[in-house]
Amino acid sequence: MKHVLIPTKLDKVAKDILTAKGYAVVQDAETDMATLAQQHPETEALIVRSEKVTPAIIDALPNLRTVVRAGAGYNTIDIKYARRKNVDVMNTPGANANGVAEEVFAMALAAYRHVVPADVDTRKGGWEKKKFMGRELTGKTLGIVGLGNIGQLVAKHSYGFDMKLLAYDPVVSESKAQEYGAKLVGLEQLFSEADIITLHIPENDETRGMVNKRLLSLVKKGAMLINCARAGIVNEDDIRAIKAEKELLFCTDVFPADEAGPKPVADIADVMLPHLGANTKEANFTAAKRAAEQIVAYFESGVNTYVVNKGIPDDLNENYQQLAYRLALIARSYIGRGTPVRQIRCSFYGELSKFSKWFYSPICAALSEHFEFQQDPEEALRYLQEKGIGFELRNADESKRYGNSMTIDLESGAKVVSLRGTITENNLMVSRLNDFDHVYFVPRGNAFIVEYCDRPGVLSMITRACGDADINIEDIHAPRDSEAKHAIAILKTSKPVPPEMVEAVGKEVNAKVAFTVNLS
Ligand SMILES: NC(=O)C1=CN([C@@H]2O[C@H](COP(=O)(O)OP(=O)(O)OC[C@H]3O[C@@H](n4cnc5c(N)ncnc54)[C@H](O)[C@@H]3O)[C@@H](O)[C@H]2O)C=CC1
Ligand SMILES: O=C(O)CCC(=O)C(=O)O
Repeated sequence: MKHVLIPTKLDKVAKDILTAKGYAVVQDAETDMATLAQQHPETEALIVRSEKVTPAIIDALPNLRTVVRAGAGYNTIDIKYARRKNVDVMNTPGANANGVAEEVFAMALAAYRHVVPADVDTRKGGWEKKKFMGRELTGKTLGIVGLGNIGQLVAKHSYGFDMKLLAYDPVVSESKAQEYGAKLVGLEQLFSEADIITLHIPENDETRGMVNKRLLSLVKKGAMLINCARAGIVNEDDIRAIKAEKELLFCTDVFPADEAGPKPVADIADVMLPHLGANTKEANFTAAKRAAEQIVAYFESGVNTYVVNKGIPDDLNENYQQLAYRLALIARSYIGRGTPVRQIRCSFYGELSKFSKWFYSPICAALSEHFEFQQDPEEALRYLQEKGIGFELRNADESKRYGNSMTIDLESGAKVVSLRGTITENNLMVSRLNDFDHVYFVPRGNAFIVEYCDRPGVLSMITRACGDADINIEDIHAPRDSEAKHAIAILKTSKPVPPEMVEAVGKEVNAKVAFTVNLS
């Protein structure tokens, strides 16, 4: 039975769907998430809305396999940490988009027609027609930043108001924008020409602080900025600086934290709502339903379409990362764990060349157990720099026709080791080790590797030692190098060969190198 924790206000449809499928569901929106995590360490799936999913929460749930954000924005979830812990994070794209798109018009109309202050004043007995002179949406230019699920619906809903549409989205094509009646323009043009600018982009390293002094200096006098995306996208101090001069109207639904208390933005916001964009019965139902259905599909059919932290591009076969890890692990063991690696050189051939950076972390994980396989490529490069290990990505010489394969060389002072590998018939395959071409062994299980000066009888000494130690040999390859001086015995053994036996065999056969490596 799978255990699901829902520490948030979410339509009961999620719990109903999961319970009907036999899942054990705890839903509790009153207790804080840290306490719930302590109380339910059996949790395998977590469904959240805007709650923060921190490393501490992830660590408190050792069985966690997936976190589902019932919604679009997942900036409150530490997706990188989740990846490192093998936790898949999903969102439910589009499920609540209409709620936000309608809120945009609620805000624009409220700001143009002074709905909130006029209501307050009229209730107090006022009758301020001149003070509350409004403006109309019809004929105005609407600038949509981010033409995704929400942006597209904003475009569609604007048709009734007969507005001119501009859009900025680096991923969307001109023809796609035209389908929504929008003209694709640059960000600067959009800010200069739009009467109303509405933001529908995620908050990430690229977009944080994107709406700044420079862009705001371009807006027309009396323009309106609507932020129903995330607070961090807009530099609110820069709005404060130009608000009076530009007579800028500012509507916001998003704040640095979803919590009660004074709002520093209150002095510059014309309309301010407590993150209500997706807070409709319809959006809550749809997002809850989608979250539950995605969990069922994930556990029962392995569907990972909505995973946002896969860590690698969709079209890269993850087994190639395993290959990089195993090649580097064998190379590391060949050099000897006690000898520091000083230089890594690698080449990625064929289709793999465009994915080069995705092999950096598996290589680092093979060098150090303190580095995790799923860390970012940038973290891997930083790690190597900190450790003083040189890294060279060589241009792959495609004239060699190696297909989709990789070569990983490690250097440590005098010792250099080079391995090449590929995947054939879905098996990881080591094809070369130093000058030993065509070694063709599958890097899995316990390997015992001995390199020696080629002469009769050595192989039988090694296999006899294994038999004497009650170690079964499951597979054996013993190619000679290109000059036929050395041979290498690569044995796959039923259990690990103990270190004292490695040493004894090494001495007996006068080995150049003898080592074991666990490739399970
Ligand atoms: N206020 C609320 O209650 C809600 C807010 N949101 C926020 O709205 C955001 C957008 O939601 P959706 O439209 O559902 O997401 P989406 O993923 O469907 O669309 C986002 C669009 O932004 C574009 N984009 C990404 N970076 C960009 C950049 N630097 N400049 C211009 N365009 C860029 C993407 O290409 C994509 O087309 C979410 O990330 C979330 O933060 C979402 C739902 C509810
Ligand atoms: O769940 C909510 O109310 C917030 C929705 C939201 O911001 C999102 O889906 O990104």
